[in-house]
Amino acid sequence: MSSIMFDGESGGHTAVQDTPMDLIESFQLNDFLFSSPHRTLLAKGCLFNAHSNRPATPETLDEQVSALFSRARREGQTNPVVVGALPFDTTQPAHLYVPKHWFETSALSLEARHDLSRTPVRVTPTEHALFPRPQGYRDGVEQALEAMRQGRVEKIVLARTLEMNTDQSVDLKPLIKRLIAINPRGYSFSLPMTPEQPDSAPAHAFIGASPELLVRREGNQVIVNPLAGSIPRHSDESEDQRRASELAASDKDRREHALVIDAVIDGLSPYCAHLDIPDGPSVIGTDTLWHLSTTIVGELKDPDTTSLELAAAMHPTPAVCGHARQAAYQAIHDIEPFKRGYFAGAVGWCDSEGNGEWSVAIRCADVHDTHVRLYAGAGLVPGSDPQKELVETGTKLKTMLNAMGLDALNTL
Ligand SMILES: C=C(O[C@@H]1C=C(C(=O)O)C=C[C@H]1O)C(=O)O
Repeated sequence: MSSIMFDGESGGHTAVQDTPMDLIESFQLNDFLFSSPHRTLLAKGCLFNAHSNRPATPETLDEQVSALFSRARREGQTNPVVVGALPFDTTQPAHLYVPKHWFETSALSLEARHDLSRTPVRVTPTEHALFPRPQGYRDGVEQALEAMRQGRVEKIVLARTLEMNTDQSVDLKPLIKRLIAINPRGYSFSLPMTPEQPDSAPAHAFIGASPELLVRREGNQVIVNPLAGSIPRHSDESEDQRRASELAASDKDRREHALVIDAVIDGLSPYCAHLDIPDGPSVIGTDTLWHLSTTIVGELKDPDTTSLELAAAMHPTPAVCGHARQAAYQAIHDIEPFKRGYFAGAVGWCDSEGNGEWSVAIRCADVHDTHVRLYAGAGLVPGSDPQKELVETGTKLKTMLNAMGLDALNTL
């Protein structure tokens, strides 16, 4: 894109007149792109990595980010930003870095998304496999339900993966464009795992289109939008509407949702002077599912609280882990046969004033050259049905598969 200009050696924030489409068009393999319903943010290059092996807890992250910002200022940046991801397992370090240059502008319009949806994407799997296999996942659900019957835990979010090898290195640019285009309410991201590498290196990124906002901080205002409770959509419009109504009335899904809302309120309350909490959830749609959704708005007590601190204080919510947290963590560790990494973590950015946006890292994939791993999980509470949870996770995988043009790949 011709209009993006870098402001000298030290880099930092560049106020741009560019349209969201200009930013998206200038995306290159090792850039961070975050496109939300509120803004578009593009970060290029890597001034330095956090390179930490400390756990991703609110306290350590707060210290790390202050140190990153001080160093960036010493190196001449006036309004640095930190971008990256929190892992699901907070005993592991976060992946955070200060980019050389960053640009932000408004959200992409619906018309522009429509144009973008025609972007051709070519991902050709040479082989693919579900891990665990469908029966293995159903068995895992039974194991989780048994732990709940024994009263050890009230909710467990159990995930599975789809692994594939492709005939050539995945091209991230058309893929992120399609994700943005077909998920207008989503938080679409491409986060480079090795942002210091030249763009000629093979793709190594965490990419997705999450419908779920962990937290947005704008000045003193804090906005969260937890989702929990889901039903697959249907191509027939009246059946689709019937399903939305079924979800709104489902006792099982409302219980699942309420656990998340209570935990989010507990996490936010110490930081907020007051919280606006709606009486009950509403139903929102993604390209493939209906979800129960609640938007909560709060007012910060201390304007120094950063978006990253708020994200870390709530993460992982019962939407991706379960309740009680420690028992759910343990059950996930015992039952899931793979490491989640940044899946079910959080992806986003935080500027030096503390503003920022962090999405829950779901409907996503690790891409490493010709290898792709997609993830999807589902919340289980007493009364959950293993086959329905298999179908729900299969439908969740479709967000990435649709963007890759692989809708026909069987996920069951
Ligand atoms: C865990 C995922 O999604 C989460 C689980 C949901 C559910 O169980 O109803 C709904 C939205 C997300 O909070 C996922 O998409 O992988």
